[in-house]
Amino acid sequence: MKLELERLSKQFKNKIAVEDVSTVLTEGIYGFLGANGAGKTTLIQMICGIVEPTAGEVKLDGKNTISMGEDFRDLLGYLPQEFGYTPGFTAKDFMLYISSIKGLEPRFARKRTEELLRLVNLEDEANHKVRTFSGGMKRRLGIAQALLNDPRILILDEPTAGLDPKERVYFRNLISGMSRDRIIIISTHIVSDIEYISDRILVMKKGRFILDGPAEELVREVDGGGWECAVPRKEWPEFEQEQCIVNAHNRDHVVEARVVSRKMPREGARMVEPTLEDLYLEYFGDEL
Ligand SMILES: Nc1ncnc2c1ncn2[C@@H]1O[C@H](COP(=O)(O)OP(=O)(O)OP(=O)(O)O)[C@@H](O)[C@H]1O
Repeated sequence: MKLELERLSKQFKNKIAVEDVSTVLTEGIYGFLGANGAGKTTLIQMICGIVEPTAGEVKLDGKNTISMGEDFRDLLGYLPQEFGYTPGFTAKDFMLYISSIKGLEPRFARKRTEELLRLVNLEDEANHKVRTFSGGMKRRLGIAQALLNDPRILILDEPTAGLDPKERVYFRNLISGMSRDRIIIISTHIVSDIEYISDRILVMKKGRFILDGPAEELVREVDGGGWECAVPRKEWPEFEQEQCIVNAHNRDHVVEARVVSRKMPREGARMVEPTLEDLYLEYFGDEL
């Protein structure tokens, strides 16, 4: 399976949300990483056929996905960033409702609903109303509905929004354990959501992919390196202004900081292995 994004652009009035984006995706897990407003949602909506590109096209195995119509939608599972749950429905009713929209046969839909609610750890809440669910539970239900038709292409827009740390780990294991015959796209601004499970990370900034590769390769792009140093508290305000700080930990008289810098940020700083988080901050630190 080959999903090709060919010179995709989207312009909203004066705003170019996505600009001339091209890439080829085959079976595997892809992390679309970027700050808020980078264009991830618009790009995903073009891939799903919800937003019409201003220019360019999406092709699956050489066929334009818009002309494929239903045949493409049957292969697609999508979790939007904002999901319109019907709060009066139970989790099970909701899954059956989405199944009917997707045209699944009722007996198959009931079986699949049971399996998926178990998979996302909501089997005990199957008959509880969605309005009683926490943000994390709703997100898990959203992931379950995206899987109803056993999609070959699964697209999850900010799937971990509202999940607590334990649920995030559960989500990562869930995705990485999925069969390898799908294309899975995860959009996020949280590096740890995709760092270890993605085969490729595509970093998006101002509507374009600015970096593309496996996490270990991207880390080599960190300009300079990661550093750790202890900064006396009274020097901290100035230091913080001048440096790209990844982490800061207040101790008694010093602040222990992790910094990304081309040169040694201060006397006594120790060079450490750069991480993907360092790279992200180097590229997006000015937008936080
Ligand atoms: N319907 C629209 N009309 C006008 N501008 C839009 C529209 N949708 C998105 N934009 C703009 O396009 C840019 C990209 O937005 P998009 O939602 O795709 O980014 P994102 O990376 O998904 O960010 P977020 O995670 O905050 O949704 C933003 O500047 C946004 O304001």
